[in-house]
Amino acid sequence: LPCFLLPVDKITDETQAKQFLAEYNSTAETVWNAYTEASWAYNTNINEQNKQIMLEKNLEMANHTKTYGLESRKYDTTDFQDPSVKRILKKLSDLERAVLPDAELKEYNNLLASMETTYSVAKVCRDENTCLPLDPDLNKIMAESRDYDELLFAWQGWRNASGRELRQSYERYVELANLAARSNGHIDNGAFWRSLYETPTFEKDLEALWKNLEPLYLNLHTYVRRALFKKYGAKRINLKGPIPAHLLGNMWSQTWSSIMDLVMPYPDATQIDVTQAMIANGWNARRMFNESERFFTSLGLMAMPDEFWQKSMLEKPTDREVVCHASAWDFYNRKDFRIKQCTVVNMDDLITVHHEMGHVQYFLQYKEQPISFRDGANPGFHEAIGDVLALSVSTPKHLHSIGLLDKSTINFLMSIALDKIAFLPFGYLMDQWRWKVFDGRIPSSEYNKEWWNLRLKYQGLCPPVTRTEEDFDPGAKFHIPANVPYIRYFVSFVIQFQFHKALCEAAGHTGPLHNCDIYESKKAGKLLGDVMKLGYSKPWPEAMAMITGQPEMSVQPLMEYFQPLITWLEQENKNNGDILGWPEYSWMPSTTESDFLTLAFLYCRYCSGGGGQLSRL
Ligand SMILES: CC(=O)N[C@@H](CC(=O)O)C(=O)NC[C@H](CC1(C(=O)N[C@@H](Cc2ccc(O)cc2)C(=O)O)CCCC1)C(=O)O
Ligand SMILES: [Zn+2]
Repeated sequence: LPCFLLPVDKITDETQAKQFLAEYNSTAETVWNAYTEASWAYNTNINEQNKQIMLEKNLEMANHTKTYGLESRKYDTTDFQDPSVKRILKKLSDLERAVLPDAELKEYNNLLASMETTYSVAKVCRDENTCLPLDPDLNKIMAESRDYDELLFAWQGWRNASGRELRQSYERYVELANLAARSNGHIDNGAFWRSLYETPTFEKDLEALWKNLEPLYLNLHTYVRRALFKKYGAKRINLKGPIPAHLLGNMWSQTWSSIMDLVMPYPDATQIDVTQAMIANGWNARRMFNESERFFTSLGLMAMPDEFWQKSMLEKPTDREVVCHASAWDFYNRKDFRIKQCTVVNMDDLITVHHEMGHVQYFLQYKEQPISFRDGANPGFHEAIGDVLALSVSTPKHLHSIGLLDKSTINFLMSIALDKIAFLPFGYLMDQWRWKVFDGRIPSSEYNKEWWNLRLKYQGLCPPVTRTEEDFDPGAKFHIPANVPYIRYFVSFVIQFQFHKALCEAAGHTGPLHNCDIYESKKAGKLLGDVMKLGYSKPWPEAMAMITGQPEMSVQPLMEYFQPLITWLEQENKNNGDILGWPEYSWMPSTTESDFLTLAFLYCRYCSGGGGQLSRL
């Protein structure tokens, strides 16, 4: 470069840079801890005062980020030796929301807090004195009710109470999120979110993974549609069409294990439901967390510090509003780690306990890293840890060993597939919708139309009642108003099987992958622990290669795990003469009033034709 083009005011002294980063690290621990405490106080006791304190601490944190972020941009790291110094300075130079002018930052933080509050306190009223929150009431209806109209009441009521109320705020949030991203040099906020994976071919890689997984999902979709056809009949289920979205046992149709009773391949196989066994054995929330901790320590991983047991919120309080959506918290002082979960004693929540404990284990393993590296190798890694252990916990063998259930192999694989396979299209479409919103391909006038186009394309679902742009159905899913990216879960659901297979090999497991339980394997534990210790200090393909021996995401271990079920599903769908997919894609279930019209029409046809069957009719 001609010298006049060289950045004149750049600092090239690496020692000075290291001192700067040491100061950043210690001040960040204090400032982030203060914010996290305030955010915890608000999430575990929603009120105006706690909200204001949280917003104030967020501004202080933003000022800290901006001050040190702008300073970090003064360094020219070209000739630096230490790769970590370069990596941290690069990460600091993205100010994220702190780049916004004061007024916009205040507006942005207020928008986020009010959207999360609206979502967390939303209720659906049966009558003026019975109003049901999502957690646990509406979730319980969606999981347990088999009454078409009651499910519709909860499904539509929740979308009216949450999504509809959030549409306007969301539009403004999109503008501000994009403004911040563009001020940091990204094309839009979706590009910023994807940049965390440091993979130029990320979107193409994801599409390739989905193409490999789609046939497996189609087989499961076809089989479940047939089972729902048996239960709800031809008026409500079209064997060549999409499935109405409120019949899958979950408010967002994202995991289907709650309708296992409707789809179980061999109902007579000797098995008792895990939930019943937990209740019969007197399990409570504390026991669930203790069992999970025991699994981690059996691998030679770390136990929960005392502070975890003293400060966590493991059950829903009865005297105040809280954000019930489960979460794991790092307080950035290397001592204080907590989980907030409105735990219910059932199998779903036992899996969630392991998921959240996986986050805390990661926090513990990388707590000695510089604060900038206290993150997953990529966000998908953070999501995968807990689920990897849950794959072992869910095996009949392990559940036996803790005094719980037993199931035949196909039944067992079906119960896992109803969560893991059913989830894949949902995990993939969530950020496809948001990336298109952020890059402008989906204008606000088409938010809901495009949401349902993606729900049809990937999940083969249709809304049970007509949707309009008065609705804002994406806003009825926590992560949208809560500004939490989602592709991390799609990544996690693929890589957790890669990790599972690698840990099973390290544990010396032989036989089918789905029978593997890594319990008490110190070798498996060490493999996982060494990767967690890295935190975000190395690009994730290096971490992937440390565990699996190769740097890529791959669906092969997932396919291997489910192979017996894939074979069974293909045969079952063929026996039923069912087609894969939903060619009658514009079909929707008839609603009650149109039922009435159909009956009236039939009635008239008989009466005009004098068909004589009138009396019988
Ligand atoms: C301070 C903070 O926010 N911390 C982060 C963690 C971190 O980033 O350090 C955190 O705790 N995030 C909360 C979030 C909660 C859950 C979630 O939202 N899950 C997805 C998708 C899914 C579904 C099934 C499944 O088996 C696994 C995942 C959903 O429910 O749609 C709800 C129960 C499970 C996980 C989480 O733990 O990921
Ligand atoms: Zn998680």
